[in-house]
Amino acid sequence: MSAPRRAPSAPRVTLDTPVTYLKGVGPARALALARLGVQTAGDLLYHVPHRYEDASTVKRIAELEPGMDGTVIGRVISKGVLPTRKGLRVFQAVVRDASGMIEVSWPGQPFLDRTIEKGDLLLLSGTVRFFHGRQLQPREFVNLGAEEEGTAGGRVLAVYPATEGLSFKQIRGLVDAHLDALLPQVTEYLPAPTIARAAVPPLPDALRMVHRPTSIAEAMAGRARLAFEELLSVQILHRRANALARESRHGIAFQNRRDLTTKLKAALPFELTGAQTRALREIVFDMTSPRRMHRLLQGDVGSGKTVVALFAALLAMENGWQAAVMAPTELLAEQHLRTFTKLLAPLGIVPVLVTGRLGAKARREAATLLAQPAPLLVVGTHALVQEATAFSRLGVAIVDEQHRFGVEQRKALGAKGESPDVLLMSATPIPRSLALTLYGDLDVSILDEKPPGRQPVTSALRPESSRERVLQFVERELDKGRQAYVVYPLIEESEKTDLKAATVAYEELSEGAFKGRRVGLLHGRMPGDEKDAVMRAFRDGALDVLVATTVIEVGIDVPNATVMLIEHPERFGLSQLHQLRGRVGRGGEASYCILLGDVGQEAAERLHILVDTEDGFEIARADLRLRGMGDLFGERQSGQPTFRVADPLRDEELNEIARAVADEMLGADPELTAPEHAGLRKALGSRYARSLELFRVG
Ligand SMILES: Nc1ncnc2c1ncn2[C@@H]1O[C@H](COP(=O)(O)OP(=O)(O)OP(=O)(O)O)[C@@H](O)[C@H]1O
Repeated sequence: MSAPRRAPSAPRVTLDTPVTYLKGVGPARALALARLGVQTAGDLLYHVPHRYEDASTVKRIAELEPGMDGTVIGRVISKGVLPTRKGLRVFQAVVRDASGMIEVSWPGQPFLDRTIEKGDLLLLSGTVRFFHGRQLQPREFVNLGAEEEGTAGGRVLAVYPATEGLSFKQIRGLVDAHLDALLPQVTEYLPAPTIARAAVPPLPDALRMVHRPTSIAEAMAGRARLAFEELLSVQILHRRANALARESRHGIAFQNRRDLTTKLKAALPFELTGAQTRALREIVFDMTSPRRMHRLLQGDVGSGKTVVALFAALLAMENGWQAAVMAPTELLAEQHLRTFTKLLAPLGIVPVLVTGRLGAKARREAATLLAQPAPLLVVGTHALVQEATAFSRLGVAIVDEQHRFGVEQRKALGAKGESPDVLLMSATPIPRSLALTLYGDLDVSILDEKPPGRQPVTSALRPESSRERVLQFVERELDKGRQAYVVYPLIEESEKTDLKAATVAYEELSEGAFKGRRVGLLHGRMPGDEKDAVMRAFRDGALDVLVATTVIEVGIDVPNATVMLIEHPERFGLSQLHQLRGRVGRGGEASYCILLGDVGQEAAERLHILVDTEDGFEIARADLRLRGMGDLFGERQSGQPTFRVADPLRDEELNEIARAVADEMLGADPELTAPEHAGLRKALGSRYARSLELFRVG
């Protein structure tokens, strides 16, 4: 497509031209573009297609047979929304190409009726099944709009990330209209040896390749270049931020007095694992240095993070400072309080609880304690960061399940007192290389070893036909006085349907298989304190079975629970399943994780990764490979850096090269002031500095 003809007086579009000056971009579209991070014409070049459809492999509609998987292009000749007997609404269309027509069906997506019009040309990929004739259920589709037939055939179709109010087609139109004018203005800014080392094409070529590829391979080569540049920038910015932070991050230099910590070690009913000892050594090193600690402690489920946190707290306290441990829920805060109270009893230390539930009097008492300049261990929820909670001498701030807090809350706790040391903890293990890329300004400690004597959890995937036997098995465990979890997935789109599934299951189970047992129900729509009450009842043994729709509190510790029964396991991510499984096998008893349901072959293969290993790091790695980063944490994390093109795990090799290049570059030219780095310096400032804010944690 050629550039639009311009009137002689029309200003030339440059890389810096705001999108609002582009033809066809009104205020609404400009807003939509801004949501995509596109503010200038140059940004548009960096708005890269997220996938490609190879239109040269398109089949003719007449060729499609039930059971076949394929891609077709057809025009919508009729459409409508139909209800089904199950109450689900289905959007259906009939599409036609020169060879024939086929019915296309999108169950549960009636809203498509608003975006797909009669006469639109659709590119559809999916599986054909037989339902009153051939029917295609698209896995993916692209609406090519009222385009001429044939324009999409025989070439690679770039599909752009779209947003509300701006379809991929409109974006493609914009890019197409300006690409020819903009590309000649782009110059390579990376040093030639760097490009050669990464084996990627130069920038102008790469941009052409991603927007107008002639083959999928070419598109991938162009993409690799942009991913590399992104990874390199992130590495450089991290290193710079680290270097600056190290210089400026003055903290408290605690002394390793070996007073309270030694007493705790002697009083512990167990020996620390090798991994715990290593992590502690790293923490003690940080805390005794005059530099402020900024460390992430990553532990696999049940690897014993809590006790490591306690040592850090005691180190601050034996130096006369206060320590705070912040947990994401009241329940977890209470759990920590109980653990700490028990472990610290021999030392004569009584920890204090600060949560939103405290009555006015208890709050005042806590506030008085906090205001005294005496050593103190405070455990709480985000109530800890509220203004009213004034620490007189906060020495170390520990944040459990750190990804469940927003950046602001994490920062706020770290901002209490005069630069306390900060320890963040996470139970979603990710590979070290990825952790370093994601959390560049944090040091990372890893607990990859379970305490000895833990019984492995026996895991199994069982088909529907075994339901009866599985339930009998659970029954036998309950007979032994143990407890069981039964978990249902939560689908965002239809919380209602979900709720029904769990409520129905709850009624069925409490009337049927578990009649006479005490069964509790927990779902996402319950108010927080009701949820806590149910969890408490289960923890205290007042319930035998807990039926839950939504995630059971990550981190909950009920050693008497020995069965985790998961329904529709295919709807969970592997890391999530691993977390759920981690809720059992916490006592000395043999424990079981049963995945129940008929799943497809692909899902079965995925689930077998979980059945076959208990190594959370291995599972996270597999999960990342299969589902990408966005899904790893179940929900999108606030403060997670978002890579536009790169995926640090899938692009591991490029990432390694980027790391090496960044090291060498900054080693030779720490401020990037050498002439050959001028272009890079400028690009970092304009293109990537904005995202740097996202990486900062404290
Ligand atoms: N070295 C050890 N030897 C034996 N038991 C230990 C050891 N360290 C911790 N534990 C015990 O292991 C259990 C799990 O510890 P903790 O709750 O800290 O795990 P976690 O890492 O927070 O796991 P999760 O994220 O699954 O909650 C606790 O009951 C704790 O007392």
